[in-house]
Amino acid sequence: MEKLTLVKVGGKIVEEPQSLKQLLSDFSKIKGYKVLVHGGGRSATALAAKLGIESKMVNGRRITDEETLKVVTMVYGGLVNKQIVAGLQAIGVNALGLTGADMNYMRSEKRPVKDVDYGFVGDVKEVNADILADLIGKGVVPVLAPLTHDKEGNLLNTNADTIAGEAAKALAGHFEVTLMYCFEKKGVLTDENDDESVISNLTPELFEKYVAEGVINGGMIPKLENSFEALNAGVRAVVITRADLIHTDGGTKIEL
Ligand SMILES: Nc1ncnc2c1ncn2[C@@H]1O[C@H](COP(=O)(O)OP(=O)(O)O)[C@@H](O)[C@H]1O
Ligand SMILES: CC(=O)N[C@@H](CCC(=O)OP(=O)(O)O)C(=O)O
Repeated sequence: MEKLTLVKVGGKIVEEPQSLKQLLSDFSKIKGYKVLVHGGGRSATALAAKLGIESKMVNGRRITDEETLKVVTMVYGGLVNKQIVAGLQAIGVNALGLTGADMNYMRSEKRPVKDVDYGFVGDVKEVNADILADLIGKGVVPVLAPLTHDKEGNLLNTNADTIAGEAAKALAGHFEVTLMYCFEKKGVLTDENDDESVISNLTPELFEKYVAEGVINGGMIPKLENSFEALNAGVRAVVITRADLIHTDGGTKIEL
């Protein structure tokens, strides 16, 4: 099987033009097949605020009402995705921006209301890996936005870490996949404020321990749950690292 690297970029990196430009340049230098997944939660929160729409997050997920869905569609499917595609084209990468609706590559269902009503948030149900693999085989580099659809005409907001995990799992049937979660910290840390406290190897047992101690919390929990799930589903390697370190062996290596 051929190698494929799937990079997810989120957090502050997407919001800051200089760090995004650097990431795109580093990404372009990855050898072999590649896919980029982007977030943009902070940009969506900023635009929503300008429009007088308050952002509410529960368990790292955005409560997405009708107006918020319009904002995230504009920001993720429009501004952020197209800026990244244009940035990659400028450095010779044949990028193609996609939401889950494009070529119906990722279908989801609106999350059922239990304790929390997340609104227009999608749980992924089906990934069309053949469509992605076909594009990738033709030399196209998919740039995946955190939007899916229900195939009944509705777009749904889906966390970018989940898009990355689901796409990686689906592509594991076609490629030897490495999943890299990039953000602004050096990896999973034992002290969130100390970039030198990187946990170099993280197993499910250590994860449970650190969650119980409060060392790992917030948005890092779903990121790691997605990581273990991806490894269990045949993804070859998962790394959580700082965006400027993707060509080093730094960061946190996730293990089973
Ligand atoms: N042990 C930890 N090490 C690093 N970050 C952690 C840790 N525990 C919680 N976090 C938080 O998780 C955040 C990353 O999750 P999230 O914001 O969902 O991802 P992203 O920045 O990729 O969108 C970090 O910015 C940090 O605040
Ligand atoms: C349902 C849900 O929470 N969707 C996320 C999608 C964007 C995202 O994940 O962006 P980052 O990777 O930059 O955090 C949101 O709207 O914030």
